[in-house]
Amino acid sequence: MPEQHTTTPYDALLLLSFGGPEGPDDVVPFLANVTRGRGIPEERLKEVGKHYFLFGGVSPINEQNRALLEALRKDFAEHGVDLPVYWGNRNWAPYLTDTLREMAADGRRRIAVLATSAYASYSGCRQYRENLADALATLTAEGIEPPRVDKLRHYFNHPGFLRPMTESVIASLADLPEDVRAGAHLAFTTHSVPTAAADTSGPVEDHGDGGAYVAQHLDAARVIVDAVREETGVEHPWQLVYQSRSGAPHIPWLEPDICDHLETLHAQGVPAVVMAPIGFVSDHMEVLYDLDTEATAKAAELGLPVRRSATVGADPRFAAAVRDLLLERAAAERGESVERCALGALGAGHDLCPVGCCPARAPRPAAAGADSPYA
Ligand SMILES: CC1=C(CCC(=O)O)c2cc3nc(cc4[nH]c(cc5[nH]c(cc1n2)c(C)c5CCC(=O)O)c(CCC(=O)O)c4C)C(CCC(=O)O)=C3C
Ligand SMILES: [Fe+2]
Repeated sequence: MPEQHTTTPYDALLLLSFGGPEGPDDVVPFLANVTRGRGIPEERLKEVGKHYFLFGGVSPINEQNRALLEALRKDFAEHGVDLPVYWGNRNWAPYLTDTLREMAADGRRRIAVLATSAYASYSGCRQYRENLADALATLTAEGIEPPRVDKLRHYFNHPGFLRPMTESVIASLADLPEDVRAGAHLAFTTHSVPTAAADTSGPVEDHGDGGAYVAQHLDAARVIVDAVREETGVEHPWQLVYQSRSGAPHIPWLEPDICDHLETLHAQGVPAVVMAPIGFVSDHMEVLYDLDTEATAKAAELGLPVRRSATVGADPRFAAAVRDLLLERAAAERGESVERCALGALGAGHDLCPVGCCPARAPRPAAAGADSPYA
């Protein structure tokens, strides 16, 4: 008999992601979606899109999500989890609203949502909750009874997220020339955000000093550093640094940028660097362009050996972690006591975002939180 796991009360899992262009003609409409409501002229969008055009107008993110969907379905099938898995995006097809409409038509009434962002932040958490609220409002306006949506907790400290990244950091170190390996620095990178957004990330009690966003990344980095030391016997100096800054130059964003950091390390005589993009679930354009293209060119110019470690992508251990989070939440919703799997010092985060968590600059309805207008 295969193991059987009840997912009650859930009747579906929704993979909720950012979306990306899949050809040159998609780039400007995709960027218009991303920057919707801000009236950015087409000329500027073409400029912003130049990273995408360098790669034939194709972002890797959709292919990564298709691979993750396949890994999730395989994992569920192998572990007696009988739950359909759907996919919807904020900025490109398959659009979230279309997917939720399809799910409602399929009779799905109670949906667990996995967002492809592991950490707290407006962009990575509340904005997805706003997208869910917008989609539910559209369904309601169409006379469709909106399903209930529950967002699974942040997984930055889940072993199924951290273990594959730890192994890829060790593999990147091993790939460096032997004479520079022991002295290599680890540069953990994540998406920069405005410092104002970082400071208000997470629950209100975590606000200030980079908020939950920075605290969660530091916690994840420490787990990886400790495991690398245990497994290689070498204490590698490390720092959390940032990448992919956008926005107006007078608005402060989290710093230092990875390229400036590489210059600083080189000036200090550091012999090599492993760049570990812990802020990203898969190889987004930010990883391919900002790290593999721009930062790698900067390192070559400096004569500094660098390696970029892998993201988790569709690693089966990550798929298993999603199953764990799903079954954990289902049990919690049934009122059962649950054991919550988490590494690091912060422990498992909340199921339901409290009021004031990762606030928007202009308040808008957000689903799947204590301030949700939906059930
Ligand atoms: C924290 C964070 C994540 C991680 C959490 C998560 O994964 O959700 C993330 C993910 C992503 N960001 C992405 C792309 C973009 N982000 C932009 C703009 C912005 N991101 C921001 C933050 C984040 N972003 C912010 C504060 C802005 C400026 C304001 C705004 O515009 O909201 C812009 C506009 C142009 C520009 O300003 O450069 C683009 C095109 C893609 C797709 C990549 C691909 O195609 O592979 C992904 C996964
Ligand atoms: Fe972004």
